[in-house]
Amino acid sequence: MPSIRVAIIGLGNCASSLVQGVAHYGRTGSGRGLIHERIGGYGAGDVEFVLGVDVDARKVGLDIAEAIFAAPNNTKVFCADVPSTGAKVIKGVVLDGVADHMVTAGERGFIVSEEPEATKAQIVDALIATQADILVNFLPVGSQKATEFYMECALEAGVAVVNCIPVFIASDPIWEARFREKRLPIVGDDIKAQVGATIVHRALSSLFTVRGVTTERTYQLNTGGNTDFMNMLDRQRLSSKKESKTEAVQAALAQRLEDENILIGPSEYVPWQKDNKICFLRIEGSQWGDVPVNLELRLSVEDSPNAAACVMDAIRCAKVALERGECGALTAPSAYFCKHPPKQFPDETAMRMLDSYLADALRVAG
Ligand SMILES: O=P(O)(O)OC[C@H]1O[C@@H](O)[C@H](O)[C@@H](O)[C@@H]1O
Repeated sequence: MPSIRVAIIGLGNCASSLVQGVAHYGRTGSGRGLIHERIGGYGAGDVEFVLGVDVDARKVGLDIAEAIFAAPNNTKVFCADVPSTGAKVIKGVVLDGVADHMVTAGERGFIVSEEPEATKAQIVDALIATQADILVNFLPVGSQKATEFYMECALEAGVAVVNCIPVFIASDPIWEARFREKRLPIVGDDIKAQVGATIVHRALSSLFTVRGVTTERTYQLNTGGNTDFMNMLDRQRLSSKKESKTEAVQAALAQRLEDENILIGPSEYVPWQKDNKICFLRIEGSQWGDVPVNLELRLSVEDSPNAAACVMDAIRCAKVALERGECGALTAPSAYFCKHPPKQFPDETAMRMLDSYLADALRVAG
């Protein structure tokens, strides 16, 4: 079975967890923590990283296997000896991918490399030369222009996309049509972590609904100490993230809540938390006799492995889709793995849709 050739845009914590995971599962073959052991015949160890793109001076020029451990990355190291990939990180474009306050923050933020920025032609050439199958977008939240730049590159180079961030591409009809025209698949948008704040909030909202309780008000407040949370201190970068997270929860409610009764979003940067994300969630409802019921939950997770688990499966789905000649936004994988898919489904429905999609892929793989 050939490998799945992946280009990564943004060598931050999520990329680190993903690359470490490929080395870990390739070595142990153990399924613990994998959502699906095999997809279309591909195991987690069958992913190969062929190109890395970043703008930070501490990462540009390094092998991907080294860059993932460079500062300011601070996620948990669960596989320290990642073998060299042979693929060097090249400098990409800054555009709006770097918030001003991340530059002035120094060591903990971005140190932009002084090397010249790549042109679109250079990125396209690199994608073609490395024979990348799939481009994974791990840019910081709020990178609208930078994401659009790399999407243009993927379209021109003929590369499928997994869009992990809340910039709307798979769920934007105009962008989605462009992937369809080029006969390329895309999974997106905005990864819904394995057991993260969004899926837990959706599951509990559905629980209220199926037990006949009316949800009246809810909030989800999140704190963390990674660059994702630091980046989001600039509230202007947050609007699509809030929209993505809020819509994901609204879609799981029996009745949409008025804006004033739902507040969901990243809330505070706590440096010492590093990649540990803590979610405080409250749902207030009315049950039998209009009597109130309140639920409070505190979820503590390592953010990036939580995302990487879903990205690993989304990558393999995109590869299967390429092989099957499918194009445009992949309905079941996007609904299952992402917060802002083109079409929302209840998570159990998305799981059943994905199961039948994967069973089909396996039949084709023989
Ligand atoms: O926990 P949630 O709500 O599923 O969101 C988690 C993910 O959201 C994505 O936008 C972040 O890039 C990931 O780092 C994060 O893991």
